[in-house]
Amino acid sequence: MDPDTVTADISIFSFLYALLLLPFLVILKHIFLKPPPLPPGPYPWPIIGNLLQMGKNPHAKLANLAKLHGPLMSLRLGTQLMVVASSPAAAMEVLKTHDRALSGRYLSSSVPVKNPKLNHLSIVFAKDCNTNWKNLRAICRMELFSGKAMESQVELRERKVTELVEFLATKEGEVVKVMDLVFTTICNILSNKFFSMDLCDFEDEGRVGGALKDLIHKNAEFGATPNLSDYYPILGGLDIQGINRKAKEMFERIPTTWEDILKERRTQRSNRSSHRDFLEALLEIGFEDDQINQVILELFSAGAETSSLTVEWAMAELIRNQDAMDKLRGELRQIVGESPVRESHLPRLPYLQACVKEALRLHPPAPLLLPHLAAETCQVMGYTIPKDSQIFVNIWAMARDPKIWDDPLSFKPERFLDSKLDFKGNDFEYIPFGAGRRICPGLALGGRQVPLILATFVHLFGWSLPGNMDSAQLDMEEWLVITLRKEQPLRLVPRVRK
Ligand code: HEM
Repeated sequence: MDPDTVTADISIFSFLYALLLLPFLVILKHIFLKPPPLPPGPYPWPIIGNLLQMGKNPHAKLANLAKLHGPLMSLRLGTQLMVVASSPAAAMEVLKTHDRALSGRYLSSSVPVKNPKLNHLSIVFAKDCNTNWKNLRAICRMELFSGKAMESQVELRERKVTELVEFLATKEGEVVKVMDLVFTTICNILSNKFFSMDLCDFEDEGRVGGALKDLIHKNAEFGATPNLSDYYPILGGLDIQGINRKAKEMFERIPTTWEDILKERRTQRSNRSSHRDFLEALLEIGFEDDQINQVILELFSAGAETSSLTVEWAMAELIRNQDAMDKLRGELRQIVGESPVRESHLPRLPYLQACVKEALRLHPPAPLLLPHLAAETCQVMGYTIPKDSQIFVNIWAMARDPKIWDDPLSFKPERFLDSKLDFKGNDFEYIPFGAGRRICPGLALGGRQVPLILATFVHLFGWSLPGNMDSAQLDMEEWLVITLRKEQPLRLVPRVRK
């Protein structure tokens, strides 16, 4: 037989053979190579999905659901898919292993993203980790949070805390709201770093500072309110709850509290003093007003509320746990003596540091971190997380998991004393500042101003609850952080300690 004919026969035969095999291969691929399923989760009802299962304390609701559905869980809220990580292993997958794919920022429709430039002006709301976001974080690190920058602000922080002490001394025996005082102090630490001046006053309701504080509180409130427009984009234009309109107003009004300073600085640029604050640094870089306003707005919003809440929770826990309060007082007496607390004392105050860590464990100001966004589809722990999913890490659930912590619901600073556990983003069972690319850039500042203020409160003042309350009424277990601030701010009576 002609060899050419034989070769042609074999080719035709192979072709037909492959054709016959093709359907089998497709079926096999379907069976063995189909993408893994979505993470398990509660049954989503038509149209509403799992909206009814969320409610007022989403972190607590999600913690309960995770007990049933596992550490990586998915829910459907209207049209939006939400994925929640609730164990250290799942948190590590999201924030470290798949950091690149899962470090986008999910933007609620209450964030005025209509400003097309926001993605390139923002740190918090940058949808992806773009070059501008990297540059902004680098500028903040260099000018505000590096070791050198932090050292250059020690005198400022201590001065602002001294002013707090002087104010408290005038309020002896009167009821004060702890959160407000700390909030003012922290706003002024920030405003002095930004503009070399105070923006707030301890009793400034109605003036610029009062307006700024009010706006920042409201801003946080909108951020924490579930927005129907997020779950049904079709409703976005209607803004049924009015959140989008009010949030937009906030975004526009907050920068008006410093617009005169900015104008004046621009006009006086040629004959300025040698003093260089953050605004000066931003002007030197050549930033436009909208960029300056956005960065400063975000730093005020992200920095003031979180730190004040932490001091407030720590004080509330210490009032409820007098043994811990006494131990802390003892440590302060021994190390600090009669003098005011200084930042240089902080490294020698392990029990104080443990109290702050324990308050952050039980009451993280961002119990679900800030919402992340899946920038691309990826596979995590054998499940598929589709692109554009909203991702939460439930650090509140992890902090209350008896598999991770002994007696997790009790305030026991001692658990941190002989432990290397830190909040710098490497120990995934304890990440109150987040971890990975989006880790809080203000960690160094938060980690210093919170213990400094707390130590000063405890060292120089005795505290009691107002006459009609006792510490049993400080039942904080189910309180949402926002609820504590809005409806039941911690009110205490200071007494100067002789
Ligand atoms: C006790 C104090 C604080 C706590 C517990 C805290 C916690 C957090 C958390 C959990 C996040 C979200 C991380 C994520 O998305 O995964 C965050 C982000 C952020 N924090 Fe803080 N924070 C504190 C203080 C501060 C301070 C003092 C500043 C600045 C003045 C600040 C500025 C920011 C900014 C700008 C972001 C957004 C980062 C980004 O999206 O890239 N925070 N913080």
